Amino acid sequence: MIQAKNLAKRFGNQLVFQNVNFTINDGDFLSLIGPNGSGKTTLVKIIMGLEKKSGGELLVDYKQVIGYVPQFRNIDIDYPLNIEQFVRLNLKFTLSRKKRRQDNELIKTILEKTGLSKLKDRPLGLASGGEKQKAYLAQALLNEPKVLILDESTASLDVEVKMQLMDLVKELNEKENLTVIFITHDYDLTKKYTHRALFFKDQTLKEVDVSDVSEDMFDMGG
Ligand SMILES: Nc1ncnc2c1ncn2[C@@H]1O[C@H](COP(=O)(O)OP(=O)(O)OP(=O)(O)O)[C@@H](O)[C@H]1O
Repeated sequence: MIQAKNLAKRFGNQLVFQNVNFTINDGDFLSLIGPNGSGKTTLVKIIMGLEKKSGGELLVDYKQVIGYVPQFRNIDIDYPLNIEQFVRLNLKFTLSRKKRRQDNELIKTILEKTGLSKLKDRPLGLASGGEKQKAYLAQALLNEPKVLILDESTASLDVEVKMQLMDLVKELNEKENLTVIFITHDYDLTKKYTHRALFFKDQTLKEVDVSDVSEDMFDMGG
């Protein structure tokens, strides 16, 4: 569970948000929406402990692992790692044989879960946009998170590929009770996949019923 009470954030004199109150329960599939610059990334950074709050309270069990899938960035064609090596980057280096065997099993399971088993030897730089995004997801799943934050991870991918990725996340949400926080500017994906929506407006955050989410909430400038 993640709970905010009167949470506020300022950068110097700039107020980003205030009076933010919410409870995110285990297994929620939640969208975080609002115009550019309204504070979505800042809020998740606070949740991940990467940014300080300016006021209020945030209750997060930091023992629960949070996985983060960043905004999609293309990777250079001569990036030196293949898909499996890239996913492995999140593992702690160990000399213990037992731990290495366990790690290999874990990698295998995660590559299977994300549909990357057959592609594991493909250089990441040559993978398609969707495959790269799956590799980011696989890397985030490596530490067996209880909460997964997708930061507009599906932007700049085509519709079919976006849906594939979201279907995968939905499966993890349903089967493993993974909590999902999806930062998005995508109306259709919000409607199709998320069960709750938190909307940034007028420097605060409000819960809206997903059935009441409208396209104008995604106007980039607000
Ligand atoms: N480290 C920082 N120092 C100063 N201002 C910052 C910093 N990080 C973010 N901001 C400002 O805080 C506001 C919120 O930014 P944030 O990135 O959280 O918005 P967002 O809702 O994620 O936007 P977008 O939809 O464009 O990704 C913006 O005005 C941004 O310029």
